[in-house]
Parts: sequence; C-alpha cells; structure tokens
Amino acid sequence: MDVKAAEVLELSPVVPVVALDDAEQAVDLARALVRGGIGTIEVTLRTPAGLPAIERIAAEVEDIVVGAGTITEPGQAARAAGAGAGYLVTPGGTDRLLDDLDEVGLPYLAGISTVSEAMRLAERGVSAMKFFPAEASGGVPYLQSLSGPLPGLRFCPTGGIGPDNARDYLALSNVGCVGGSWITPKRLLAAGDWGGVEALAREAAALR
Ligand SMILES: O=C(O)C(=O)C[C@H](O)[C@H](O)COP(=O)(O)O
Repeated sequence: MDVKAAEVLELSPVVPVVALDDAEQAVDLARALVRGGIGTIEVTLRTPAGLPAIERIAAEVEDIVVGAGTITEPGQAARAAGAGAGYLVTPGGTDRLLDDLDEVGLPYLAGISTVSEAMRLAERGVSAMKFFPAEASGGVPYLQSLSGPLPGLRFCPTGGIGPDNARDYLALSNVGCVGGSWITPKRLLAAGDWGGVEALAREAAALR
C-alpha cells in the first residue's frame, strides 16, 4: 500500500510502536492489530529483529501499512525501504538525516520538539510531523500552543501517551494520530497473547 506523508496521519488514530525481539512474532502481531481494527504498525529499528520483522509484515500481511521507526542515521531509511516499509519515522532530524530521507523518497514523520524544529521542517515543505517526546516536551498544552502561529502543521505526538491521555491529544485540531507502545506491551508479546493485543487494539481504534 502506498501512502503520502500527510496520509500517514490518517492511517489510524493510534499508531502502535513496537520494538520486537523476535521477527517470528511479527506476522501474528500485525494480524492481531488488523483484527482489532488498526491499519498500521511502526516497527522500530531498535532491535536487530526490526528489519526482518518489517520484511515479513510487508510480504505476508494485507490491510496493514508497516512503517519503520527509530530511524536515526543515514542509510537506515534505504534499508527500511528495501525491506518493504511504507513510511519512516524518526525521533528527531539532523540536516544530514533529513536529506537522506528525502533522497529515499518514502513518506516520513520526522520528530520535532521545539517551535524552531517544526519551522525548519516546514521550510523543507513538510507539513506532517511527529512530536516527540510528547509528554516530556509539554504535552497537550504545548501542541495546542503551536496551532496559533503554525496553523498549517499537523502532528503525531508520541512518548508517554496511553489510554488515559490519548483522547486529549486526539481532540486537538492539529493532531492527526498518536503513537505509542501501550497496545503492544512486552508482557503480551512475551506470552504470545495475540488475543490480548487484539483487545488493546480494538480499544485504541475506538478512541476517535
Ligand atoms: O524512536 C522512535 O522513533 C519512536 O518512535 C519513539 C516512540 O514513538 C516512543 O518511544 C514511544 O513511546 P512510549 O509509547 O512512551 O513507549
């Protein structure tokens, strides 16, 4: 499935973020999310299982767009694209990294946590971005403050978001989706509890 950058924000109200230890779990996990009504998953490159997990999901699971997360260095974007990622996510952006993302050509959500970082991305023609780490950087009031001076920008906040505060973010006019690891907790992954993941996905899908 092909997506454009701004469309990444529309894939799902909640983007599950996962660091997998075992790529063998990727397909079962993605299918559980789909059954729960979630149309995307961000598999981070924090673990060696990340790239092979992306490859497996892209090849074997329909109805889900798999993104590659924690892109922090030039070169990773091309490898994620080669594995079949539909979009890329970074926690922040240096000029070198952003140039690399532009070269690869996949839609991306680059992380910002200051007004100037958001403006620098906007200067590059990017209007959809990630706000990270959301809670630690000022949370809902901070994002709300950005909507006045930067009305053309939309955000996917992640970091410290869960079932208790996701709705507050999703209610903001400049928020398209929220990201977080709460839908795929380590204890459910360790137990292979796909029914548990499906239930959390269903609750998350109903948040908006
Ligand atoms: O490294 C990246 O590119 C990321 O995507 C960061 C993650 O979105 C957050 O680390 C999720 O934060 P929690 O939901 O608080 O666990």
